[in-house]
Amino acid sequence: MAEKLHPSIDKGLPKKSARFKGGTLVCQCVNNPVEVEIAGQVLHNHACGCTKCWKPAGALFSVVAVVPTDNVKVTANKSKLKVVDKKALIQRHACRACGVHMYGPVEREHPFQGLSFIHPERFQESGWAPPGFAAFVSSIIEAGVQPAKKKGIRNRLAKAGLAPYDCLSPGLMDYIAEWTAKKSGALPA
Ligand SMILES: N[C@@H](CCC(=O)N[C@@H](CSCO)C(=O)NCC(=O)O)C(=O)O
Ligand SMILES: [Zn+2]
Ligand SMILES: [Zn+2]
Repeated sequence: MAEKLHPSIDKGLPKKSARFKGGTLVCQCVNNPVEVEIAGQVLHNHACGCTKCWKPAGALFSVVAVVPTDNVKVTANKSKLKVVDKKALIQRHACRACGVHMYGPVEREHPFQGLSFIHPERFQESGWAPPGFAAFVSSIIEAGVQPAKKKGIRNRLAKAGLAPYDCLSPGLMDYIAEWTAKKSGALPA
């Protein structure tokens, strides 16, 4: 049987709605779920094969997007959250009980500083922008996928409309490089 990429990919990408103005992310706990309010539409949504992003059970990829951290507000059961890895760039706040990553701000100096990574599938509402590309595809091998399967998985991603990359998309990689060049002085600020 074919591997599960992610429910939001396997059943066809969800549709963006111009009416979507944000919503509430809810973890998987049946009792006392963590709730996080997000204002506005998500940006740069993508599938991610890295070992650090939260994935639903059985999925090879996460679906993860960014929003300005100023637009993130924990509104219920904040005490259940803990930071998965305090040394990581993305400070992923996970529910201790169910494990879902609810938001991951980038706080240190970095091109993504001020943004938070979130998993839009946890929105109670529909209308969030679907993923637009697949990042860190080779990283699924780090999680135990046979390297020989990667070609087929890359083809399935491409067929689903998600160009597969082994880092972020070219646009985001260019953005990071330009920020770095301006910081070092290689390009004028
Ligand atoms: N091969 C590693 C890659 C991990 C990685 O660098 N992940 C990226 C993308 S996460 C969402 O796009 C990243 O920026 N990580 C920063 C962080 O995790 O703090 C692996 O698979 O573990
Ligand atoms: Zn939970
Ligand atoms: Zn990731």
